[in-house]
Amino acid sequence: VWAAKAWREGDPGGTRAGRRPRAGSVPTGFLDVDVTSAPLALECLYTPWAPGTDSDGAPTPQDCPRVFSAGLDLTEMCGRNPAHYAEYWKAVQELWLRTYLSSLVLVAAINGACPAGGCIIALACDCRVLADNPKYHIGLNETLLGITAPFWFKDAYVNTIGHRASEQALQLGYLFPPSEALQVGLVDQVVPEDQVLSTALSEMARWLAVPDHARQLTKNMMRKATADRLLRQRDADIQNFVSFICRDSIQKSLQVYLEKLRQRKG
Ligand SMILES: CC/C=C\CC/C=C/CC(=O)SCCNC(=O)CCNC(=O)[C@H](O)C(C)(C)COP(=O)(O)OP(=O)(O)OC[C@H]1O[C@@H](n2cnc3c(N)ncnc32)[C@H](O)[C@@H]1OP(=O)(O)O
Repeated sequence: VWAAKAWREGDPGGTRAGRRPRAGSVPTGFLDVDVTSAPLALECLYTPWAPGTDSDGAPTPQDCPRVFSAGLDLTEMCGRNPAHYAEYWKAVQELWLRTYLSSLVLVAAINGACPAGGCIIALACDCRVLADNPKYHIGLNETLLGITAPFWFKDAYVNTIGHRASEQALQLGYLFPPSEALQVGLVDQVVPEDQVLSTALSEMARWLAVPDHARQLTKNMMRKATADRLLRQRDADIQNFVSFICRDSIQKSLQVYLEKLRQRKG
């Protein structure tokens, strides 16, 4: 994810929020933010972690990982206490709201798997470019973990791919391979892996060519109602998350899922 202002201005003072992403952090990609250290200054972030960068701080293609984001960190949702869950969820809300409502142009260069929380951050961007690799699935797979996507994940999905496609994909926890993601409108472009960054930059240039104030007002007009829906019910949404995630049956489901992931690795 590329925060445009700093990139466009070549701002060397832009904050590099700096740890290398791991599979369960949120989000990964080029905007790596520790959600537990909210408040976030999204407008000050750009290309934060790429170990190999060109002179503008732009990541070089060979640095692309196989995972754009593995979604929310499941270890933050397992075996902790209610206060921890509440703080974590508030930070997740904050991250999404700031990304979704950012006045910057945000282009997601999706160079790896992009499930659940990863997808939601990509959906908060203005445009998505996905690498054409059959392993790079994208979507909201929460039901496969035995959990449900919160209403604002669902809203973002519906806004992007429509009601029927969302209804089906959400219930099935379906992860779209690139060609299907393009067909349903979940991503805007699918390109060969080595062209993801250059395509994302071209897209960025296209969006930046529009007068800022007009683009920003229009973006706000399109997104405000969806964001307001969460803003009006933030506390209730946190309480709902905490009581849901604290259930023994949900904790059990998440632990089983995590264990499967670990075994698959072995
Ligand atoms: C009312 C609302 C209630 C609840 C809403 C809660 C919303 C949650 C939204 C979410 O985002 S849930 C998370 C969904 N994410 C996933 O299902 C992704 C799971 N991971 C994978 O499918 C794969 O790891 C991958 C395709 C992303 C990458 O595959 P690969 O490169 O082969 O890596 P590994 O599978 O070997 O994983 C390495 C390592 O990372 C651990 N891990 C993977 N994903 C997560 C995660 N989301 N959280 C925490 N940890 C994760 C995995 O277990 C491995 O751990 P080791 O300790 O064995 O290294």
